[in-house]
Amino acid sequence: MELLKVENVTKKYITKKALENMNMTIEEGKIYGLLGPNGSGKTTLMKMIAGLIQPSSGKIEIMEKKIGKESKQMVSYMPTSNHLPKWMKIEQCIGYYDDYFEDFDREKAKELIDFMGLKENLKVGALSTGMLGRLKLSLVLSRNAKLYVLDEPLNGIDPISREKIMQTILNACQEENTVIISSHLVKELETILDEVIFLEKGNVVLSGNAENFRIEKGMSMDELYREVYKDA
Ligand SMILES: Nc1ncnc2c1ncn2[C@@H]1O[C@H](COP(=O)(O)OP(=O)(O)OP(=O)(O)O)[C@@H](O)[C@H]1O
Repeated sequence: MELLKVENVTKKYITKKALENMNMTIEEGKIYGLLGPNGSGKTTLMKMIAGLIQPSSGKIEIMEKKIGKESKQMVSYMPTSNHLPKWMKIEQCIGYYDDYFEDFDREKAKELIDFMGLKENLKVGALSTGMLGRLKLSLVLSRNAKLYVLDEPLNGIDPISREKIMQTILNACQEENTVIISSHLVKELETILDEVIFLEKGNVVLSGNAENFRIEKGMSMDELYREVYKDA
């Protein structure tokens, strides 16, 4: 079933066009890789899906609803930046999310935080980049959301933690949930992606089922990425 529809979306910043007449659809129950080089428009698209910025033209719908109050309740978004106050302890971050989001599962958050090797009495300001990434992801995946939108969740994370993160993302994606992950780290993500969407200069240059690409083109997603962007 179709979950998300992007129709003729253009986003102009004052000095730059970040997306140009983009069209795409996302189906329920799959893990999507939103892939592309720096500046291809991944973050811009994700922020629009989360309802943080507006398209200059075109429309985005989630479950046939325009981006707004209802769609925001369906989307759990993890930004690349740190949105958690540095003075808070992890246990306070759990409370903060619990207060803020009706669909937040406190027990799930505690389990995930423990699984990620974090202690609840640690302060956000004392966490390394990798630890902070693991905390942000644990909180975002503890919402019972329809769509998880994760902007570069593997950035700054060591290889062992990456595996844990991918396992957690995989567990989060059940039949009724969908995950969109942006990344340059295609090799690491390869095993969990059902679908791939390649962006270039604000538009989709190639998209489809990862397994079909492997069979039809005889390439891994990492090789396909290199092929798509060889002239970029
Ligand atoms: N607030 C802004 N003001 C002006 N231009 C912007 C702004 N945000 C993004 N851009 C521009 O829009 C284009 C798309 O940026 P975006 O951050 O969406 O790309 P990205 O694919 O996420 O890149 P990266 O992989 O480096 O994070 C880039 O050319 C960028 O410079």
